Amino acid sequence: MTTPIHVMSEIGKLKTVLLKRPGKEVENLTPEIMERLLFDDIPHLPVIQKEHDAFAQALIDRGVEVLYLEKLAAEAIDAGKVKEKFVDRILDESNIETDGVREGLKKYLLSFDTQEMVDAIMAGIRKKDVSIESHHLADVSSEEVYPFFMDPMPNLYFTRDPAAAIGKGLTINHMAFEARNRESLFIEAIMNYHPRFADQGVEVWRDRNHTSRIEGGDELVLNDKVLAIGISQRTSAKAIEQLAIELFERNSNFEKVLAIKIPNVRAMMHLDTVFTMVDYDKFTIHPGIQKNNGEVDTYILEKGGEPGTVKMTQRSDLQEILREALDVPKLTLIPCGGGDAIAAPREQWNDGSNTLAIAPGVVVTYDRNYVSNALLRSHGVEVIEIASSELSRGRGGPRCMSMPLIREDLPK
Ligand SMILES: NC(=[NH2+])NCCC[C@H](N)C(=O)O
Repeated sequence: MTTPIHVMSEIGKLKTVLLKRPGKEVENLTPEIMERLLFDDIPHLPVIQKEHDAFAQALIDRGVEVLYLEKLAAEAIDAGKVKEKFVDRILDESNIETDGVREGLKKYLLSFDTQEMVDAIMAGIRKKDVSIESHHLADVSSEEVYPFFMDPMPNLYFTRDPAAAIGKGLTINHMAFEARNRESLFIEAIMNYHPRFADQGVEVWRDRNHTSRIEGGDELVLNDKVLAIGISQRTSAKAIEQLAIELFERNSNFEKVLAIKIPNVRAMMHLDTVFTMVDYDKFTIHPGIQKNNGEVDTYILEKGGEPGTVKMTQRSDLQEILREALDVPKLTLIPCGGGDAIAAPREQWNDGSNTLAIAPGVVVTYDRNYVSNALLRSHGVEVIEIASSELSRGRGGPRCMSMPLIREDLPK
């Protein structure tokens, strides 16, 4: 197994994972902008960093290699000698109002060494920090009250979403909201220029140059043949069908995509906020996505008769669909918060269904979701809890905060 990306399941022993340590970007929030930037509160930086370091350490203690997005991005930019090109690319997507401001920002960013520059872009660029040399009214009179020329990217620590490893490749995502869409530029640079990934046989199943949206929180690799992808607030049916066609027609091993429809609401933005795989035959599920008798609208996509088409079957018996797809005798759905009227929505809000499997039957979860954690244990799952007071304020859990790059294959 020598390829830099290898993910044939959700639960195979985790070997290498991509994280982002929360930085200044999570503190560059105010009540006025946090909703637009998809935060519900403002994290306390030293504490969120401590919690995140403990998350990373829990993975390292289990033999996982932890890579950091911010470090790989800087290394990639240096390796490719593309500092200026990268700055141009990110400025193109940062809503810069005038040429004068753009020039000033470019000069400012290029004055840093590469790592500092990457960190500064991620943190957001304050107007007060950049001098604009211009005699044009528009350059000097920009909306004074708004503090940023370039918005902070507080959601970067959710490395799951801007890209998703699938098999020996990945999708580099066009994300749903402007608040996050620039995030996938870092991954794009890493795949193009970092010596660990560039020209190493990594398949880009779908790049970010699309108009239809998809995010990694919706992309689940159930096994080496079947994916589950959420039709959600963040991922459109169109993007799923396009990706399925790419996977079926190019040299991937995937044969089936289960497109699972979940409610279009903030609390359940991605499939992995309501549904994650914890063992060969066990999933967590938030009962809020199930209708009577546990039904969930699901569309099964397979290779179509004509090129560029898919064959589609609609069903709603999710438990049986999963049992068949995974070829197990019995499949268990473990309800978040035990399905209790209060505990279920409360724990789901703080990512109680969002587990990161690091091996079959071994998961990392937030400590605050004690009802769900106890239930997982009663089903024989090993639960590694991490502190979550500040991490959870961004509305994402351990799966959202990690992008597996290499997992061991499951025994056949
Ligand atoms: N895979 C996930 N569930 N990620 C959660 C991302 C949370 C982030 N604040 C957002 O709204 O985008």
